[in-house]
Amino acid sequence: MTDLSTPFEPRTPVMNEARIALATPRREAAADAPVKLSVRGLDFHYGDFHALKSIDLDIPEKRVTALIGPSGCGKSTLLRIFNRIYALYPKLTATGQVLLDGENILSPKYPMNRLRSKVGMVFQKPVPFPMTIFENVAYAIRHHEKLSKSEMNDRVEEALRQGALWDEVKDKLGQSALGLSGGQQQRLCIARAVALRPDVLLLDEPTSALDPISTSRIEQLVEELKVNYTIAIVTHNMQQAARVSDFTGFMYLGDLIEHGATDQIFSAPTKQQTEDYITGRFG
Ligand SMILES: Nc1ncnc2c1ncn2[C@@H]1O[C@H](COP(=O)(O)OP(=O)(O)OP(=O)(O)O)[C@@H](O)[C@H]1O
Repeated sequence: MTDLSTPFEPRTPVMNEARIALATPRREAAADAPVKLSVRGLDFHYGDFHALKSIDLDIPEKRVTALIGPSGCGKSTLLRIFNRIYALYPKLTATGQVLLDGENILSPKYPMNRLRSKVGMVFQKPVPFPMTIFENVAYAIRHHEKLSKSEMNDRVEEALRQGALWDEVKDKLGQSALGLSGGQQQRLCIARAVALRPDVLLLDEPTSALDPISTSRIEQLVEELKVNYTIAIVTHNMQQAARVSDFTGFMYLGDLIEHGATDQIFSAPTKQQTEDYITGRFG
């Protein structure tokens, strides 16, 4: 569990001298997807610090939405509100609404168990549990469902396949997950998150600790996963946002400055601050 009581590490965004070229022409039909998560008038405070200011944002179902912006703008804070991690800490307050399928997940009446099974999260650094590969996935499932041994075997296999890891680990499920490479560990964390069959997958800089080959594998995986999941990803890497996302939100100093189709944000942003950021004029 990430400790929200301490400030996050400062990190520097990857800057570009020129406008980001989109790898592929993007995303037919992106605009017609129904809204999965709807953020309305969201404010967030760390004690006295006003970290998110009146955010309105729609996250479409079974699409990838990227959150970009300079260090400290509030990307991770926003992402973490989507699974209410902040509620574990005193003095962190969110007001407004975050509607998941029309229900406000910020309401204390929205059961945490239900939220945990509907919204999975993967962090920047892969954090496998110090147990076997099999148990890493089974552990999460056991907390939510009672399955027979063979049902559990099937579910673990399904999750590892979705994490694009099955072929590499199927003969060593009983070995420690700590023996996997960094990229494999991150795919295990993705498998663990999808094992509960959530609707929404939150990825907080999932590749920033990985080498280029592992990064490309995870990006490919994101493309595969969006068939079944609504994905929100925080990334410092604008090329990555351009490659993997259908929609992009640009944040600055706690404000969501602009949000729209990724093609439009990277080729024809409507706000000067967005233009300055994506062309590397500030960050
Ligand atoms: N636990 C905390 N206590 C107080 N302030 C915090 C805490 N966590 C984050 N902040 C502040 O909230 C603001 C937003 O932080 P956040 O980590 O969401 O930004 P970010 O855009 O994800 O940054 P980065 O790209 O560097 O990860 C920053 O000013 C940060 O210093």
